[in-house]
Amino acid sequence: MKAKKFVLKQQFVGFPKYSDVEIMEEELPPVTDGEFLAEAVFISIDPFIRIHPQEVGNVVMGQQVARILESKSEHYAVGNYIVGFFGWRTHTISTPQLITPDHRLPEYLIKDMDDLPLSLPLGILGMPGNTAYFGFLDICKPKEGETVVVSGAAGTVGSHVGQIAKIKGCKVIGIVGSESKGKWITEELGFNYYINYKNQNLKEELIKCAPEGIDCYFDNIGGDLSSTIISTMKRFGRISVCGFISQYNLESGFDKAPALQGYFVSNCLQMQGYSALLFVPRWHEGIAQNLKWIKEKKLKYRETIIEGFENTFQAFLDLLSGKNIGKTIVKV
Ligand SMILES: NC(=O)C1=CN([C@@H]2O[C@H](COP(=O)(O)OP(=O)(O)OC[C@H]3O[C@@H](n4cnc5c(N)ncnc54)[C@H](OP(=O)(O)O)[C@@H]3O)[C@@H](O)[C@H]2O)C=CC1
Ligand SMILES: CCCCC/C=C/C=O
Repeated sequence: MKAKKFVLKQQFVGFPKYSDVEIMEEELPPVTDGEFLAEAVFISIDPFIRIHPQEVGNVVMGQQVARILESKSEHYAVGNYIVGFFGWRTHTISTPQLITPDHRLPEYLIKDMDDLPLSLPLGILGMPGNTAYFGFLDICKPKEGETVVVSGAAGTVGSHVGQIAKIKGCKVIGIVGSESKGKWITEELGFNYYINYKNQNLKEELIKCAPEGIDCYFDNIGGDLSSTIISTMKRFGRISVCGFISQYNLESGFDKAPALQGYFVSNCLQMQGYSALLFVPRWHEGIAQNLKWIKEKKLKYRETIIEGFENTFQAFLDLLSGKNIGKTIVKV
């Protein structure tokens, strides 16, 4: 069996380039006792791939949904589907990870999907879904009637957080980079307002949409946009720092604190960052709740599906350019 894989040729510096990666072929050895061979069906494209440490020469990291083609493991049968942290590769020989170490994302067989798409365990029913569920509820602790701002609001995590905020009875303002994204989150997902940060004055619009001030800010974006939002927060506001994608392609690094200490002191704000890995012990609780909301039609999702393994890197570039709506997936 020959596998194709994207190998990191050099570290990403600035906006990633085609010359940073190379597609290679690898002849896989026979499957031995305890192992299985899996074929990628969907590959997940995520912003963390840009900033998480990776070694040159390794397969580019990432999750996939794969089908078991051959198995010498009692835990995994041929035809089963698995969520695996196998990277950008078409075929993988692996061993079951029944206990996932805390430094990587869980690997598990997919069950109870009914007629839902098998790509969802990479999005709303997987890592991004749990990032939204735990990162918003545990850190922002939203209360009914409060005002919530979500940046990156038409992305995988942001579109999900806004809908949870609506389920919890909050007023929700989504920050987006296009009119079509804004229409989607307000007309279809039920956000109360959208602000297009590319062609509107963010501060003025925030004051119009939320003259009462903001209680919770779910931050996917960072940078100046977040500084403006934080400066309009109310006393005892809570900020969940999920990501800072606006800074990921900077060549200068990202270790400066914004000069917002005055707002933190005068408004007694709380800000907490986290990684989805923090919630690995509660992983299936998050998936079960998100699945329940989907079945109750309280939670909607959208996917940007790119066909063909060879287009995986282009899908990554498109995500970093904000061309995606909802979850970006490569259909192998
Ligand atoms: N802490 C954790 O464990 C996790 C963190 N994350 C982080 O959450 C964030 C969202 O992830 P996810 O939803 O999967 O990503 P998506 O790619 O689905 O969405 C990201 C959105 O960010 C917006 N965006 C991109 N660049 C910029 C920019 N320069 N300025 C403002 N907006 C921008 C894009 O929309 P637009 O057109 O509106 O600009 C895009 O829709 C990322 O920062 C990611 O790293 C994700 C998963 C886990
Ligand atoms: C390597 C696993 C990363 C898990 C989630 C972190 C996402 C940050 O954007």
